[in-house]
Amino acid sequence: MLILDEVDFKYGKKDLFRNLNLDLKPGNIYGLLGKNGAGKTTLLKIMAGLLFSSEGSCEFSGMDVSKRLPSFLEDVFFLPEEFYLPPIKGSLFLSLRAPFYPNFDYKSFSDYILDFGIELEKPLNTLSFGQKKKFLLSFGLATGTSLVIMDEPTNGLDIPSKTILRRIIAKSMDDNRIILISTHQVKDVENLIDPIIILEDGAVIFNQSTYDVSTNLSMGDSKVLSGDEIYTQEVLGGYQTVEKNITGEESLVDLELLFNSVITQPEKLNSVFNKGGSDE
Ligand SMILES: Nc1ncnc2c1ncn2[C@@H]1O[C@H](COP(=O)(O)OP(=O)(O)OP(=O)(O)O)[C@@H](O)[C@H]1O
Repeated sequence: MLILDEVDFKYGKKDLFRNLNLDLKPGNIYGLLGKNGAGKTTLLKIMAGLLFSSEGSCEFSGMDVSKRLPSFLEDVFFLPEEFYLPPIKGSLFLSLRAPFYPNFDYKSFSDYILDFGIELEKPLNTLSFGQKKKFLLSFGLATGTSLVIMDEPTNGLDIPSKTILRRIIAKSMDDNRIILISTHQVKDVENLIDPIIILEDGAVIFNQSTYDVSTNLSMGDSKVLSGDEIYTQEVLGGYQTVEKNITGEESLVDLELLFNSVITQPEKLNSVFNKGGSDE
């Protein structure tokens, strides 16, 4: 369990987060969405124990992450958007770094590396950006940590690699693990992330499971508007619409449309949810 309780965070004198609350439970692949500058990377770094809140707390399995205890560090993997890999072979990196993670799964690592077609005997600095990323994604998912945090994991990956990544993320998931993915590439993770968290101006404005989204909202295309829409956007030949789902049956979720509607109409959208909507 990862719990952020009344977290305040400032860059200099400028407030980014004020009284931010969030509760992430094992067994879920959370998707963190938000516009540029919403605070996603900062939030991920607070969770990983790399940035520190001025007030409030962030605890993982009862440990204060800001203390950076060995018991926390061996149970978390953070993949930043920009990273550095040393000029050593992948095999050497593995033998030096994997021992820091007691639950490292060498068999899964080999499988992931094979799936991605990465050579372990090449110096890591001679790999392309996408190849480096695939190496680090394989490593991170094989660490066996209970918390995996990934900032824009699909950035720089070609189309087949994105498909492989989705598969290995799902494969690496278990009931004790929390995976948190921050992304702008919503199509890349559409059928993977659940719940969906949306951050705007340093606040969580939406936090719902895919099931709740699909049973409370109905999204689709329409040639004409009925007036019952919560949100509409014009497309060629008509509109894409978001309405209250009055059937209660599961409907298809279009993440891009959901995101646009939450950003434009946060209160109206959250009011549709029985549980009251966001954590804020
Ligand atoms: N080191 C820093 N010093 C001062 N302000 C910063 C610093 N890093 C980020 N910020 C500011 O904090 C806000 C949130 O930044 P952050 O990188 O967390 O957003 P983000 O949601 O990850 O954005 P993006 O989608 O563009 O990556 C932005 O307004 C940014 O300008």
